[in-house]
Amino acid sequence: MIEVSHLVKEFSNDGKVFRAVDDVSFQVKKGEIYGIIGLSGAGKSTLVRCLNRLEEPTSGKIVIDGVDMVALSKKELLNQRKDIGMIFQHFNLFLQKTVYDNIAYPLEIQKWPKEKIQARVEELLDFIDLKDKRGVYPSSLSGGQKQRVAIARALATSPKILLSDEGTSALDPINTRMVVETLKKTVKDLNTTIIMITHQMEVAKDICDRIAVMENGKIIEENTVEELFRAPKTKQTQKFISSLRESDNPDQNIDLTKYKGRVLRLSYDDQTVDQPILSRCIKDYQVDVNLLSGNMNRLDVKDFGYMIVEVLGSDQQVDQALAFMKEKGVYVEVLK
Ligand SMILES: Nc1ncnc2c1ncn2[C@@H]1O[C@H](COP(=O)(O)OP(=O)(O)OP(=O)(O)O)[C@@H](O)[C@H]1O
Repeated sequence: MIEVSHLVKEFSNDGKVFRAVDDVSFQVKKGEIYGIIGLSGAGKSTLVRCLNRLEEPTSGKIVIDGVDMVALSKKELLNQRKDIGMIFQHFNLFLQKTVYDNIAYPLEIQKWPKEKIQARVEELLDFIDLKDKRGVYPSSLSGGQKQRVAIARALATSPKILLSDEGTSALDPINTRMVVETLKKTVKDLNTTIIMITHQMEVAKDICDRIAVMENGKIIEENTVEELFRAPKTKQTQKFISSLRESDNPDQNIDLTKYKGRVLRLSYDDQTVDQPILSRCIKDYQVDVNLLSGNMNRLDVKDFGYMIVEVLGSDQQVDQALAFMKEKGVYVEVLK
């Protein structure tokens, strides 16, 4: 339902042209949660802001439910924008308006009658579970509560798409969880499509169906969340994901010089997770295996995880064990 093809966004500064989004194409299905990750400056925000034309694309196509967004006049765009809600890292609530008035605002702009606005705001307060906060000002809310109000405001006009630019990044883990649950409910109950930028690996793993990795304005890799984390294809993604892993799992900073054997990082998915692959290696190739670190992730539909192991034996035995693991579908990285 969202089709982006050959999207380019250039900025001109002092006569120099800078390409922030460079020939990007992707598609997102209805009800899907599509994540965008990448280093700072990769072009993620610019790409997302082009989708609702907060940034005017330089060239390329954005088609949402058959509507060519780039071809819309300013007036048509205003009408179309009610189909695309957006939330931001720092919430962007009106601080002088109450929770109620913040949520009512987009409906007032759309000139809804007062009674209809009231009914809709009450419905949304119920949806974000903040009915008792209707009369308070944002300053007395927690970060998570502020973001849930921002979500309610973004959902007021029943958009088909919700864009989130680091919507959980400024929150502590408990508030992050509550906002993630609200986003999940948005997809489940309202069948909204979500495109979200995040640098939080736990959030991406928990909520996204597919993820695109951006670098220098391009999507360099795109995959389902479990495949991307299990077996990243490009060097840049491997590096990026392992930097995220390290910040999430400090126990992974293993001192490789301490180990005599070959140190491997084994990533497995729900096809390989239940197989006795390591014990077969020990039995068939007479290697010893030390478990150094590990982590298991459980998604709604799939399990995947990794183990860091030291494998001891002759070069030939270790090579054979390694080949066997690969043959069985385990993704093997040799760390040492
Ligand atoms: N209005 C602008 N004028 C000139 N350059 C811009 C403008 N907006 C963004 N850029 C540049 O475009 C590049 C991509 O910026 P963008 O904010 O999209 O990256 P990002 O991946 O979202 O980064 P971050 O994670 O830090 O927000 C950056 O080099 C940025 O400096």
